[in-house]
Amino acid sequence: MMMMMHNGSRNLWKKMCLKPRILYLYSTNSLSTTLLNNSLRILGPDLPEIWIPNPSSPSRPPITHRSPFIFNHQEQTAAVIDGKMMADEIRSEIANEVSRMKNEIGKVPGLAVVLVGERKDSQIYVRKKIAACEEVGIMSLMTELPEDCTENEVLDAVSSYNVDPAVHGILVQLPLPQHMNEEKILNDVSLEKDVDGFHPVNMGNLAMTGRDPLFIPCTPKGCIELLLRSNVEIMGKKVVVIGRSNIAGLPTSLLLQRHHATVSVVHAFTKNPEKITREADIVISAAGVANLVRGHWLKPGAIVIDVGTNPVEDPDSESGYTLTGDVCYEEAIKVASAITPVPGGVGPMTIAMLLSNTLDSAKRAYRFT
Ligand SMILES: Nc1nc(=O)c2c([nH]1)NC[C@@H]1CN(c3ccc(C(=O)N[C@@H](CCC(=O)O)C(=O)O)cc3)C=[N+]21
Repeated sequence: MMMMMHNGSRNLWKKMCLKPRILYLYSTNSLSTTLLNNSLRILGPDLPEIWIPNPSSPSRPPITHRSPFIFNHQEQTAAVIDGKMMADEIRSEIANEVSRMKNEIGKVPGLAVVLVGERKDSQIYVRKKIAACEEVGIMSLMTELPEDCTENEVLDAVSSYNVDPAVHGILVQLPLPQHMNEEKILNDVSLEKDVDGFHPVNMGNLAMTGRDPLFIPCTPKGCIELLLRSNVEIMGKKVVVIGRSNIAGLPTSLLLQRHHATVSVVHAFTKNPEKITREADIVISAAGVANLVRGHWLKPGAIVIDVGTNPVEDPDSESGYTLTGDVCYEEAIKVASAITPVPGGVGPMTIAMLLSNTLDSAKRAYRFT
C-alpha cells in the first residue's frame, strides 16, 4: 500500500514540481464564532435524499467548475481546501456538545482504541486520535498489545469494551499483524460501538439503498464533509474514486452514490486510468501511491480530494520521511479549481469524524438529543 520513493526519483519530482503560491480557501471563519454554535451540522447516519448545502457558511463562496478557457497553465489556479481548519471548527462544535451532555446528564462519550504491534505510523495516528479525544472532552481508553500476541488477546480486549457501558466507540487500528484474522476481529466489534463503520453489517447497510448504517466510515465521511463545507455540489457530478480499499476507496464510492454522484472506481487493473480520471468533475484519490495522480490526469477546473498519506523517504526531515499525497500537488494546483493538501486535508477530517461518530454513539446510548 505505502510506497517509498528512491532518492533519484524524489529529486526528479522536486525539479518538476515548483513551489506553489498558496491561496487558502476556508480561512475566513474564526473559531470564536463557531464556539457559539451549539448544534452540530455533520452529516449524520440519516442520509438526506437530497443534500441542502450547509446554510451556516454564508462567507464562503461556492466553488464553481470553471471554464477551461480561463486557465493559465503556468500559474496556480486551485483554491486550497483547508481540512485542518475545518476539522478545528468541527472539533470545537463537538466540544460544545460534549460539555452540554456532561452538564445535562453527567455523562461523557468514551472511545476505546486497540493497537496491536509497533508500527510507527499506527502509533502516530493513534496518539493523534487520543489527543483529539482529550481536547474535546471525550474519555479515551487504550489497549496496546505486542506484535506477537494471539488473536484471542485482541478478541478479549474487544469483548471487554463491548460490555463496558462507559465505552461508546471501539476502534481496532488497522492494519493488524499478518497472522491475525482481521475479518473475525472486526465482526466481533459491537455494531452499536463500531465508530469506524468497518463492521460488515454497517458496511452492507451503507451499500444498500434505503438502509441506514449506524456509522459511516471516518475517511469517506470526512471527504464528503470537506466537499459539502466547501459548497461543492455532489449530486449529478462525475466522480472518480481512485482505489477500492475497505477503509477508504470502497466506502467512499458507496457514500458518493448515496449523494447521487455518478461514480467510477479506478484501480490497479484499470486500463487507461488517466483518461477515465480526466473526465471527472471531482477526483478522490485513495490509492496509497505517492504522486500517482499527475496534472494531466485532471480535467481543468476539477476538484481534487487527496486521501493518500504516503511516507516518502526524506533524510532532511527529523522523522526520516515526509508525508506525501497520492496527487502531485504542484502539478495539480495549476489545473484543478480546488484541492486538499497533504498534510492538512483529509487526515484531520478523518479524526474529527471519529469524534463525531463517538459523540453520536453516546447520544444514541443515552437517548440524549
Ligand atoms: N481502524 C482504523 N481506523 C482508521 O481511521 C485508520 C486506520 N485504522 N488505519 C490507518 C488509517 C490512516 N488514518 C489517518 C488518520 C489521520 C491522519 C492525519 O491526521 N494525518 C495528518 C498528518 C499526520 C502526521 O503529521 O503524521 C494530516 O494529513 O494532516 C492520517 C491518516 C486513519 N486510519
